[in-house]
Amino acid sequence: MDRIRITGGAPLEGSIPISGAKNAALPLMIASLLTDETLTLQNVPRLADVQKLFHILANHGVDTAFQGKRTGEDELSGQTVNLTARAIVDTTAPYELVSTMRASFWVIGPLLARMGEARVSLPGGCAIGTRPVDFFIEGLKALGADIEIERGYVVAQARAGLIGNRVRLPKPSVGATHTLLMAATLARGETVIENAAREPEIVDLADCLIQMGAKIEGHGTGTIFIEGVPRLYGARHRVLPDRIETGTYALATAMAGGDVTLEGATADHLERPLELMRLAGAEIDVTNRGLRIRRNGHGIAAVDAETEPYPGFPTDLQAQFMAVMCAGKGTSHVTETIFENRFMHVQELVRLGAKISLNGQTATIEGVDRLKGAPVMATDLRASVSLVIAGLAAEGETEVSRIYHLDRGFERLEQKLSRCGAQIERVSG
Ligand SMILES: CC(=O)N[C@H]1[C@@H](OP(=O)(O)OP(=O)(O)OC[C@H]2O[C@@H](n3ccc(=O)[nH]c3=O)[C@H](O)[C@@H]2O)O[C@H](CO)[C@@H](O)[C@@H]1O
Ligand SMILES: C=C(OP(=O)(O)O)C(=O)O
Repeated sequence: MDRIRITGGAPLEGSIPISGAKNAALPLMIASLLTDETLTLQNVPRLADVQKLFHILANHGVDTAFQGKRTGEDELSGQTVNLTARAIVDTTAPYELVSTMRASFWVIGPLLARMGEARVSLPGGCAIGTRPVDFFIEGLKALGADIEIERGYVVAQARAGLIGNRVRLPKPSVGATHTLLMAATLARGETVIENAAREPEIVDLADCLIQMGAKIEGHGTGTIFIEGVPRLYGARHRVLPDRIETGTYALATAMAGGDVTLEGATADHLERPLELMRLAGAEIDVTNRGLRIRRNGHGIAAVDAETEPYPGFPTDLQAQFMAVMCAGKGTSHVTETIFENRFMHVQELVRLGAKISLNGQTATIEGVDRLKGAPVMATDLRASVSLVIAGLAAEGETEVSRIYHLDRGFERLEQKLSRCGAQIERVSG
């Protein structure tokens, strides 16, 4: 199995192109199920999760055609994909497929809206928490669907079509908001989603749906209004830059030191993380090429962080931030409020010499002068990259195993970091 080997100590100097956002590309691809016309998506990242979703969508009848080159020199820029669901050939999303990627559960919204039925496997838990789907089920029921759980499948029916309604989410769930938003575009009458997620990826999906003919207002706020329409059409949409990838490389630069421009990145969606990085001692400037991050000559200050729904500090940057705090001067606290088990990286960071103690949902980190390289194991996507960040500053060699987690969400990570001077390579066997 492939591993990532890093020899720590080299500062990062240069530029890194930021890819299209995984967590926007996935719901946008799923939105192709809502129309029999072609949805063209640009800037789609080359990631394992994207690849898996192409496969899952093909099972429902979505034809995928790539425009232009798929490999070669162009590999650091995103791909353009035409997705066409002329006919839905299967409304079942089987366990074998849904269990490999949680976001594939979201097909339940468009399938139900367009076909009046869907049979989608329950996704099950994952390394970061139990991740139930009760909000989806209650929300779709409010839109008129009959829902039963049968042998591990959510079996949903709305033969006469979905009917708009007022739905209040108990928490601003990203996945439930994406799913209900897609479902409501084809429902009869008005749907109001209250306590909706406000993440930029929701706004990106809503913008694309509007181009497809949907009537949506309020996206990006806690209340989204959707006036159902009889049908949606083809459209062309560019996936927004990945704010989590941006935050990750910004934190990598803060950790390793140096001067890196994140090309195509935007500061707009990273207000809170950038504020904390500045407090930690990174200099951050918005330039016409993207975001420039520098840390030269002075150490990392210890700073506290608590995860929150957008616009708060994202849980998807928690592990990376903690890795940086391992080298901070003094004590910091990192509190996770979104997922109950998102601290799997702690014991691996400790293997690199970090001093971290856990008390409930809060980690207390005593910064150390030097981390020391060691073999470590990736446990989930963002945990894996936190180990890479720690490895960049650790003395000697760090080897990260189980990097299939990393490949789910970071496009060409070794290339992007090594072109900035990091000593990092992928080794097989
Ligand atoms: C592919 C994608 O975009 N994944 C992101 C998405 O995941 P995802 O959409 O799965 O996360 P949610 O926003 O739904 O989860 C937020 C919280 O709500 C809970 N919940 C959610 C739905 C439900 O029916 N019942 C319930 O209790 C979850 O367990 C969690 O505690 O948002 C998370 C929170 O920003 C990110 O970490 C993930 O990277
Ligand atoms: C948790 C993540 O993804 P998923 O929701 O697909 O598990 C993530 O992107 O960090």
